Amino acid sequence: MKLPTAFIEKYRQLLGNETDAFLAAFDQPSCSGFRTNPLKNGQPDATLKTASGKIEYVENGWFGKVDGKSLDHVTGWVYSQEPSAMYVGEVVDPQPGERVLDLCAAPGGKSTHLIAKMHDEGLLVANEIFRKRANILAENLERWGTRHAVVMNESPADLEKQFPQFFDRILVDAPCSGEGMFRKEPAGIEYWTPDYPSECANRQRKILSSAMKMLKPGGTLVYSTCTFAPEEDEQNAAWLLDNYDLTMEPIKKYAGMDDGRPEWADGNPELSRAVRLFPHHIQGEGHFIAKFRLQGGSVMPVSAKKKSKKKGKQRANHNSITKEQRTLFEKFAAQTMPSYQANHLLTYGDQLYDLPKGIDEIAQMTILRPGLHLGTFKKNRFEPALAWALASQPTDTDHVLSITLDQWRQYVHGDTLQLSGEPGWQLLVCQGHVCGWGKLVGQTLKNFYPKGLRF
Ligand SMILES: C[S@@+](CC[C@H](N)C(=O)[O-])C[C@H]1O[C@@H](n2cnc3c(N)ncnc32)[C@H](O)[C@@H]1O
Repeated sequence: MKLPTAFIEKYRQLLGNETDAFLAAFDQPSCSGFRTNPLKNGQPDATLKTASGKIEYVENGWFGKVDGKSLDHVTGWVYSQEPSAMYVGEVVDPQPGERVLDLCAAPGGKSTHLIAKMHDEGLLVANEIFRKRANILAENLERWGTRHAVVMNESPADLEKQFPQFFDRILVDAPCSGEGMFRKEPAGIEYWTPDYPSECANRQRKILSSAMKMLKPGGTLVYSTCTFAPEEDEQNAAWLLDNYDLTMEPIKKYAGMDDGRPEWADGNPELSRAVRLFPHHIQGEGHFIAKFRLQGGSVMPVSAKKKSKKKGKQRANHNSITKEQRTLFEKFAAQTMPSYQANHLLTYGDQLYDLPKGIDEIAQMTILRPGLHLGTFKKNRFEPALAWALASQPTDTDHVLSITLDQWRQYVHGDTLQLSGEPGWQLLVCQGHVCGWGKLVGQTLKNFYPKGLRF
């Protein structure tokens, strides 16, 4: 791989006699991995069969590739993620019931990991500043099958006003110079200049200052990058320690993981508590992870704040569910999903969502996914959403139709299937994987797989 001369010289200065091994790693193939989804009701056997080994430091992590058109992927039983990036979720270590913020979340590798570790209990706010990327994040979380994740599309500066001292844990997986991604996406090298890491570091500090305003005293902040640049890594960790009442938490280091390098910043020995994953020491693309705890005792829980309306930015309008809508929904739920316990039903236009607990005042935020998307109100009827199917287990209803893998392929292609069963709405299950909704009329299963997702 052709790396910039200034890049090579910089790392020669920093790494000394390790430099040749470090540079040689850029000529090795990039490393792939995936995580299995503990929120689903089984193991993705077909994908697991192709795995080349277990990742020691990630509970559900494996080396190997995911087929993007496979049943396992399309129904959210696996998430493709580069192995060193998976250690971030393990370090955040969120617990069921906590309030967790993933501030720079798209496309959702860490968010899917965090909500799985939370057993889908509590509240995950997954935020992404760019709308297109936020849409992909919402899609990935829907496939993963979660009820307790909210997807937002805000800048960190706007979000901080909304959630003062609100979160138990915050992850800032920052936009960075991406030196650890050069192998996978060599086009990234084009952006690199000797000044680029410092420019990124400035932007990261702004994001971190917003994050700090949203962290509860006693809460933890994890800061991670996929770059090797000390300006963005140890030097930003040192900046956090200098400017906030933070201490660094030790991080368990598995074989092949390195300590942070205090001498690459201000020499503060605490910085060695951070972890570096270098591609010449571990099978992965490369990451830097540091974990901090905000000092201070416990505080009264704070509720999310109402924000004054902003000029010039269109905010989605949510409403309480009307009496007629509630009747339609309850009729559907009683017939098809009787065990479903809604938390806080609200509508965006004709779309029905179930908002998780802990985030009641959302009127002025740009929310793409206010919790679980339950369905759409049509004229005098309710149509359930794919997201609801993907967040359900086959045991949640008696209205289950089993389909074969061939029938599943026809289903995701948008075809009508010939099947027999009870008339009405049916949850479709293929090899144990809940894969969507269909409506049986006579022996014809009407296909409700969303048109935009068909393939
Ligand atoms: C390293 S990526 C996040 C990857 C993600 N956590 C995952 O695991 O899939 C950083 C994200 O930060 C977003 N970003 C870019 N500029 C930003 C800014 N000024 N403030 C907040 N986020 C920003 C990018 O769009 C990108 O999605």
